[in-house]
Amino acid sequence: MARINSDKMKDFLKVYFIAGSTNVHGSLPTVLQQAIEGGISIFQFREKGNGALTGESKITLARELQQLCQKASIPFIVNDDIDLAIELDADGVHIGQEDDNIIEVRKKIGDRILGVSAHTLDEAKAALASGADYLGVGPVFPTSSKADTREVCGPHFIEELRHEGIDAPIVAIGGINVENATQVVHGKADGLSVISAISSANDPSDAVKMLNEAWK
Ligand SMILES: Nc1nc(C(F)(F)F)ncc1COP(=O)(O)OP(=O)(O)O
Ligand SMILES: [Mg+2]
Repeated sequence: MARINSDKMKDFLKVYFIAGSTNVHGSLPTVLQQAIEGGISIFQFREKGNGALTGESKITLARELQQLCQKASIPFIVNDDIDLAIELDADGVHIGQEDDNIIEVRKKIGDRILGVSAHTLDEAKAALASGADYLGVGPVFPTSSKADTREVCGPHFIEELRHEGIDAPIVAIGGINVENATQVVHGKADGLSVISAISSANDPSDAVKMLNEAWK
């Protein structure tokens, strides 16, 4: 298997759902299936925070979510937990600046998809030079889904990265919802990622359809 090409990665980033069991009131597999029916293009399993599952229950849930993604032919990405990603043969992983070393992770995962969080031009350049297939850039708006975020950079920051010659796949993250999604699209991101805009929606499928409208 070779590394994913940039255009295919950009297509996969369009509407990127990120969630773990603590982000939903009911069943995450049910919410994920609804999000898939609404048209998400990629999913990240991010099991973190108070009450997050561990051990066998985390693995069992991850397998169930991975199967839903496989049936829908969308990438299943694991956040932070490289060993879990390899155990499941996930499609890829996402790591941040405070997580494992990018070069070490690239060695461990082979040609699987590697996403890296970047908050500055230097972090973006270093991540790409170390083997990242896409960048998660943000938070573009204030967010309540992650307590320890860096300062809000605004949707224009991605455009600044483009002006600096970063044409690699970039997905915006942080406080994105159906109301502000078009700002992200106009800000030259290749995709938008959300947690609560889908996980807390009354109708997750409908929420995804509205997020997809931003790309029309
Ligand atoms: N999980 C993420 N996914 C993305 C993605 F690009 F996929 F949208 N971008 C950024 C993050 C944040 O990653 P990180 O900085 O390690 O924090 P945490 O591990 O708490 O999520
Ligand atoms: Mg992380």
